[in-house]
Amino acid sequence: MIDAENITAGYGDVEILHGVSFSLKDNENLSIIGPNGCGKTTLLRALAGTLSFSGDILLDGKNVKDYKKKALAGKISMLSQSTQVYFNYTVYDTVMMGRYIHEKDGVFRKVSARDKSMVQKAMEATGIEQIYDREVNTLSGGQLQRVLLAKVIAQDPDIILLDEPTNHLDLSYQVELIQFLKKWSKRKGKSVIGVLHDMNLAMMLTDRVLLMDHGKIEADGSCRHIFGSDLLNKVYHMNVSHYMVDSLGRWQDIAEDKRHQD
Ligand SMILES: Nc1ncnc2c1ncn2[C@@H]1O[C@H](COP(=O)(O)OP(=O)(O)OP(=O)(O)O)[C@@H](O)[C@H]1O
Repeated sequence: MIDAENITAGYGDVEILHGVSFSLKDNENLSIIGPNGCGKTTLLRALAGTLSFSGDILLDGKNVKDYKKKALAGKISMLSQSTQVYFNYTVYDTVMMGRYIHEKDGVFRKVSARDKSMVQKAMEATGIEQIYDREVNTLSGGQLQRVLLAKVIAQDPDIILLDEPTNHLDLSYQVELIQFLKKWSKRKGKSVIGVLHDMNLAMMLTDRVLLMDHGKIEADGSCRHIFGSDLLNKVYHMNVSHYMVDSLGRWQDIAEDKRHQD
């Protein structure tokens, strides 16, 4: 369970998040949407403990600032937008790195049967078992995203933070990925918080959405409520609902962008 209370964070002297608060129950998923630069990634970084902030973030009742690094990594893990890697391990070894946080006494513990099984399952789930021996810096952007996702899944955290996980992924795999994560979280009783620009994918992941704007939460509620209101138009400065696909997959009439009308 997450309880985030009055989170303020930024870079240097520039404040990006201005007092963000929200809660997430166990087994609940959350989509975060909002315009470029509104602070979605910054919020994920604060949650993951990689960016300092003021305010409180409680994970299962304990402040993230009081977790040891490894213990926090067992609770929450982030799959970032970046598909750059600064090392050249094989796919298998990269996914295995997700298991290192479960070591007790240091880096060179023997790999257990459970580690191997978790890595194998994560590679199968993400469809990368055929390329297990490839070096990661020879992979395409989409393949690399799958490998990094497999690493996070092998890590088996309680909460996965996905920062636009669909970058570099083709359409069928985007849908497959979100459906996989939804099943994964339900089956394992875990949570996924996904920053998703595509509102259809946001709806596919969960019914609850956090709409951010200018470092604040503009709305926190059901997709039906938020997508059916004028809030999106206000935040994105355009007639968003006219660009959305309806439940039968038909495109709505495309209306003039309000910015061009003005
Ligand atoms: N490392 C950094 N140093 C300085 N400023 C940063 C840094 N990372 C992000 N910012 C700035 O913080 C603001 C919020 O960025 P953030 O990445 O959180 O937005 P976002 O909502 O995730 O955007 P996007 O949808 O484009 O990914 C932006 O103005 C960005 O330029």
